[in-house]
Amino acid sequence: SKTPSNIITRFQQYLQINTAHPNPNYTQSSNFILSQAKSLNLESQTLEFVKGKPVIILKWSGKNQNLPSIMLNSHTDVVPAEFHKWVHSPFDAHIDGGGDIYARGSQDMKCVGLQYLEAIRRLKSDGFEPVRTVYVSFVPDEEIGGHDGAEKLAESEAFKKMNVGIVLDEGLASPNENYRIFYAERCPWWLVIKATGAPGHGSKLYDNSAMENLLRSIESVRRFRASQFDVVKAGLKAEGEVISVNMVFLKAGTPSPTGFVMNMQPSEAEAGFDIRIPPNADQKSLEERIAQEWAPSSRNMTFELGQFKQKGSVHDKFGNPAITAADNSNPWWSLLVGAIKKANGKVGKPEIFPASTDARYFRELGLPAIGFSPMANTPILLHDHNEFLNQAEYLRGIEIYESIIAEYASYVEPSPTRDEASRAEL
Ligand code: MET
Ligand SMILES: [Zn+2]
Ligand SMILES: [Zn+2]
Repeated sequence: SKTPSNIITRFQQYLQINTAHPNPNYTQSSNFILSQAKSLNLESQTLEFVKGKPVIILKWSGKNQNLPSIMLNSHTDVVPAEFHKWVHSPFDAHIDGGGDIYARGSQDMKCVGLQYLEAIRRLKSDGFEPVRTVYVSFVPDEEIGGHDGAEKLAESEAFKKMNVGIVLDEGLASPNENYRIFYAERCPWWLVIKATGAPGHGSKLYDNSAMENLLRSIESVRRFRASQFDVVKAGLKAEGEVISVNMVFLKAGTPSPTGFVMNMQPSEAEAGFDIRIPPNADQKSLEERIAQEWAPSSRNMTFELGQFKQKGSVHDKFGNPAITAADNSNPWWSLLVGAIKKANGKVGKPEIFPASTDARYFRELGLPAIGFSPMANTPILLHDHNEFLNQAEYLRGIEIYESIIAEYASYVEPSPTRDEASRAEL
């Protein structure tokens, strides 16, 4: 089981399990993960905070149970794929002549989940014994908000008992040779704006139709979007440092058996936007902008901020979301960078993750959480057609995690210097 071909076969097996929304096959993914745990001699626990949504926790016990543990997190679900638009079917995990493995989840993030396990397999066969306990968590539903997965785990008694001191979660592929490391992420808002207006004959020009009301809002959103995008285009800020707004659906019209009624102006129209807000942005003023400019009641508009507002977990505090220190003040940061370099990997500047991950639920507890997926020299294809990861890059990532897990699991806080100790006494 040490040869690359077995390693790649196991990766393919995991990728071939269709865990795409809206009907992820969590039974099959759980069975697969539990069988891997068994072959690795890891303790396992399956938590079902919500029926049919298994959170799997694997445990590699450390010699010192008093030290805070390490949690290596990944999500088991993937976003849907349009099968006929892929060159290789998204759940075949086909490997082409150049070693590229095509599959939904190859980058986001089944690679990471299994790389953790392969790294542990190697460390175990090398006789490595962890000082700190290492947990490997596999959570459901990240792609639909994580409410029945990581959010419930973070709130649970079971998690408290794990005494976690550091969480690793997903990052992004890097098109160049530098691995990317993320210390924070943007906060997601899923906004739906709705316009109502007088219906009327398709030929009539009049003010305040639902469509006109909605279009004026869309124009306003687009101006804001352009202003943010310009800052990125000018090279003044990174993608994760501005507010992104993208329209993701439009819903309007009076349906007919052949499509839509063409000579009626409808009385309702809706648009949906994916918005991502950097940690230091003023959430309050954005909500005011939405209420005053994008969905003003004076133009018969209403808006909803979706599941995040209702669940109250991320959005309605109006505080700045928690971030993890990305410098030497955080030993986990230095250890990670050091471990990657030790394994001959290169590291880019600390970044804000432009999308969102389950790491936010752990950061909100005050825990350090770092986003990292070891994929260098790889185009960024998450949520895209033809998502792939090269097998050599996958194997390289296992070496990187071997180095990281070895450093993390061996880390014992240095005893204070005499100076520090005396200062503590004062
Ligand atoms: C908004 S919940 C997170 C889902 C997914 N990871 C995304 O960033 O879109
Ligand atoms: Zn994703
Ligand atoms: Zn992901």
